[in-house]
Amino acid sequence: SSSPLTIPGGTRQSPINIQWRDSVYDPFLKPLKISYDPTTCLHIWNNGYSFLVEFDDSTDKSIIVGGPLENQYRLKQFHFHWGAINDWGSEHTVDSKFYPAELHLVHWNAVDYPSFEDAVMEGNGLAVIGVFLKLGARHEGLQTLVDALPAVRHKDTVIEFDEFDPSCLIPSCPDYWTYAGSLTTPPLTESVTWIIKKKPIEVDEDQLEAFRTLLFTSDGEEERRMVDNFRPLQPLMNRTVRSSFQ
Ligand SMILES: NS(=O)(=O)c1ccc(C(=O)NCc2cccc(F)c2F)cc1
Ligand SMILES: [Zn+2]
Repeated sequence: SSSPLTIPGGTRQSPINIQWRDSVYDPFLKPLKISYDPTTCLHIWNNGYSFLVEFDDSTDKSIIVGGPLENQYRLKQFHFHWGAINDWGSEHTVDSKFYPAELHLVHWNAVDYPSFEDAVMEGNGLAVIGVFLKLGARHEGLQTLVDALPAVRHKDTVIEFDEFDPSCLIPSCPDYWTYAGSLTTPPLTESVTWIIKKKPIEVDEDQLEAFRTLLFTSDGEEERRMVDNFRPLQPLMNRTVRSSFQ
């Protein structure tokens, strides 16, 4: 489309709708292996777009390997996208269905590239695990994050956050879809291997409402609630979504 949110000449933009029946089972896809070290967790900050939990990515202590990936990727941060109400909020959709929120765990290829900033510019530079959040039971692992959110209510606020293992936010079901895509916020670089978990995690209404108490704005500015921080769906173009399951 000609909207400014599509970069000129972009052929692999994200997010996309995942049409379940059009995805192609690939028997050569491996199980995704996730090994995170909770001591690499650094802090939570509100960057004016989402809230991010950042990790020390100076070593290979927190990595993913396998799945569609050629080598291992280092965890740098995770963040969420959500809506003002539960009817929408996720970036990806499944058969045109929105979830109320979506978690992104962002990893970079430290085997081939010297820094995250370099990897962001390369076609195989990043791997992002996407996990859908659906309304249901309270998620105890998420609650430790939710309890910290009042401290990062305003843009550019940060608090120390340690000993958190984000694998508690990833469903144990191994099934995923994967496709070649991009960052969903500027610079929208086409450097992401997306790994979208088929099964959502359940969170309760209070936990989703806690996300919606965050602000896009800095302290002292007129308050604007941080909601609907998801990018519109992008054209699939000449891409196939593969599934790890039949
Ligand atoms: N929603 S998502 O998972 O697709 C996504 C993941 C990471 C980033 C990011 O790191 N942006 C900052 C950024 C961008 C380019 C270069 C950088 F060094 C950098 F920090 C943006 C979007
Ligand atoms: Zn994201």
